[in-house]
Amino acid sequence: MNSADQRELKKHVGKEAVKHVKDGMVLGLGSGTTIKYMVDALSERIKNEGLDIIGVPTSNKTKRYAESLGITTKDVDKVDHIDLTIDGADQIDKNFQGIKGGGAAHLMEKIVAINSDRNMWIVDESKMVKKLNYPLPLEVIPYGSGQLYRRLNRMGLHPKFRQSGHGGKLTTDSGDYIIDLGLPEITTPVQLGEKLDSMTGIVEHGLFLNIVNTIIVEHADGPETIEAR
Ligand SMILES: O=C[C@H](O)[C@H](O)[C@H](O)COP(=O)(O)O
Repeated sequence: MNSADQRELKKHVGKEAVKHVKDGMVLGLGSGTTIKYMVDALSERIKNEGLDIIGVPTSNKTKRYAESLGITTKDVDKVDHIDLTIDGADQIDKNFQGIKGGGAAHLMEKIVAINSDRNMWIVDESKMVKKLNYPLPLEVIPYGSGQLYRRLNRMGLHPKFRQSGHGGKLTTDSGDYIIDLGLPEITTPVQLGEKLDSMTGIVEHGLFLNIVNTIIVEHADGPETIEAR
């Protein structure tokens, strides 16, 4: 799929997702390019229908963008519940396990996701795969990250520090680094997730396991809604 086609699918699925938004909702707002289109469509609905929506952003970028369109936002700690979170994903396998964090936002995204009553992912069809093989992001504490990198390397996990566009290591909204694991295929995501959870210095990995409830996949001929759980 070329990038112009993918952009169109992302735009369509963003519009499709906001049909599920109801007046009065506290809505988790994911991060990434697909979510930017969703936020555009959401602001249109808010303006046209006068909906009362509070957005809980999962990155500084999403917060700035949503507010620039007049959407009210609140920090995750300032709401007592989140009805629904709509987010993108980098890949989803046949068991609806996902990888997120291609945009370095997976730590905040996971915090918002686990505090949400329901989670919806919106993706173009290229992201649905049999087995996960997208570089797996780890958000890591800068202190000791060189040692952690060497440990991951010795474990054969093909680590690579993510670089920023301006040279040097990329830092997340929380001031951490990202190490991507270039695994050829993730055959046992649950076991890998548990292993990574147990390693000191890793704040959060990008495996989102048993989290999503609904997936909207955009195909060239229209959207497909899958109830995952
Ligand atoms: O860190 C970024 C997020 O997990 C995104 O939701 C994910 O990378 C998908 O992004 P996009 O919609 O830009 O492909």
